[in-house]
Amino acid sequence: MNITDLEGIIIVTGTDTDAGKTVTTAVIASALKQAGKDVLIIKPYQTGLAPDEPGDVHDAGHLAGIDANNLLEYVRCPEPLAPTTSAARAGMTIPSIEDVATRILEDSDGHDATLVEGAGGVLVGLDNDGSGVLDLMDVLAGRGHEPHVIVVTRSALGTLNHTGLTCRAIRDRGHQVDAIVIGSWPDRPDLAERCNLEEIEDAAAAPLAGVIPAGIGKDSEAVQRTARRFGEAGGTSVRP
Ligand SMILES: Nc1ncnc2c1ncn2[C@@H]1O[C@H](COP(=O)(O)OP(=O)(O)OP(=O)(O)O)[C@@H](O)[C@H]1O
Ligand SMILES: C[C@H](N)[C@H](N)CCCCCC(=O)O
Ligand SMILES: [Mg+2]
Repeated sequence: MNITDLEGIIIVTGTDTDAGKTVTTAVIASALKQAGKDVLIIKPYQTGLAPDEPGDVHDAGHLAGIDANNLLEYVRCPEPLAPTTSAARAGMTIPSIEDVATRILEDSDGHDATLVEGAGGVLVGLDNDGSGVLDLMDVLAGRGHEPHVIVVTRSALGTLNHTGLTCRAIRDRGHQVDAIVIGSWPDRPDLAERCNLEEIEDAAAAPLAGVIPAGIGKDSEAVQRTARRFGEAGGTSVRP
């Protein structure tokens, strides 16, 4: 799968929080932008930040060089927890998955590609009812906009199981995993990581679009260089 062919709504989910969804979102956004596409990035539910702090969508947008008008965050809950939990503890009413799907469809209109970053992994509760990103995929698909899905995985021992479980959960709900991305590939991979690189596509039953070098999460030039490699890969996997 060629990253630069992605169009429409692209959900960036992961095997866990901190897997590297934000940096992966930045790399894909930059690759699409370099291919001449107009990109919107949405983080519907952001937790753990004060109102004036930059969120994941701002970090990704800054790294990818996306205009601030093309970065949207719908709701922010204060404590760094799952959105459902964080909202409940703050006594906040937050938009339902159905409402978020409506906004995504409205906001994405006119853009070539809209990247939507989840929070944590696929079963994490996003709205007040505990519906999550799988429910969001269902609602979007039910309204005729089957999303593309990218799963961000870790490199370390344990990732084969987490990656397999996550991809199965997505497919069990009738959605396709377009590709997986290893969100942070270390300079000096250990034995398990070197083996995982060879086995992770089988575990996922989905293609590995590539690996993102560790440490580029604060370096926009490095993100844009990595994005160029993803664009030039033309559907082959970007290897270390
Ligand atoms: N390739 C990378 N280079 C540099 N830092 C990275 C990389 N991947 C992940 N990180 C770091 O790991 C942490 C988590 O990354 P990130 O915010 O992308 O995770 P996430 O999957 O988006 O998690 P969340 O569920 O909170 O959105 C951050 O501190 C980020 O700086
Ligand atoms: C606060 C954090 N950075 C994420 N945005 C939310 C992660 C929720 C994970 C919940 C869980 O799986 O236990
Ligand atoms: Mg993030």
